[in-house]
Amino acid sequence: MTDNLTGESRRQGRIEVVCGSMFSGKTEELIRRLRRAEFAKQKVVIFKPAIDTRYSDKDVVSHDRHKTRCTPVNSSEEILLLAEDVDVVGIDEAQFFDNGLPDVCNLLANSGVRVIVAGLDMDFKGVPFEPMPALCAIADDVTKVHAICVRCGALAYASHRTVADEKRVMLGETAEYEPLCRECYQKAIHEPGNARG
Ligand SMILES: Nc1ncnc2c1ncn2[C@@H]1O[C@H](COP(=O)(O)OP(=O)(O)O)[C@@H](O)[C@H]1O
Ligand SMILES: Cc1cn([C@H]2C[C@H](O)[C@@H](COP(=O)(O)O)O2)c(=O)[nH]c1=O
Ligand SMILES: [Zn+2]
Repeated sequence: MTDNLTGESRRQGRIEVVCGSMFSGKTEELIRRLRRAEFAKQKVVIFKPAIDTRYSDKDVVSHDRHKTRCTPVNSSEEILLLAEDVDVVGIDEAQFFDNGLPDVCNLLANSGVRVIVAGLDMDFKGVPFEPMPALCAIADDVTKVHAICVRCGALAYASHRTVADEKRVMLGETAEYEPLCRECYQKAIHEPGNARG
């Protein structure tokens, strides 16, 4: 993984986006970058949308249970109010935020804060998951991470929903979603019995 070449200690306003499918390591990468900032004695705060209660109410938790304390918020505006006098802001599950999040990230970065945002680039239908496309567009740096396709071992690019539910927002993990490569995803959504086949 490429690291910030200016080092962690210089205060530098910027937006970094970590995106990809489910199980691709977005949360692990977010936690890794935030820990490094903490080693550099920077003041770090981490937010996630309050609706993300999958593993914990108060922690950001990766699929293999690495975790770090965070502040759950109900809107992007709350981040602005709570992120005073900090050097680094981390935001997980950004796809669940409102469309005000890109403006909030820009305001923070323009005032000298390093903002690191992790989120799903696409929903289970393969449609860009707002506000991630706008965040990618305004970011200084975008890292796309990949899970392993559980059917063939190639790099996964999509999160296939394995249960019949058409709601865009549906919390879940391996019982409800599987990371698939493009070829396996196309096969999966055209399988007889698949909700979108
Ligand atoms: N198919 C898979 N490909 C890669 N990692 C997987 C897979 N299934 C489970 N994992 C686990 O998920 C971890 C990544 O979890 P996490 O950082 O929470 O991902 P994300 O936030 O992108 O969903 C990996 O380190 C690995 O332990
Ligand atoms: C594809 C997709 C996912 N979700 C949910 C499922 C999980 O709770 C999160 C993603 O978490 P991860 O850290 O990236 O594994 O999002 C959803 O609500 N809708 C979808 O289309
Ligand atoms: Zn595959």
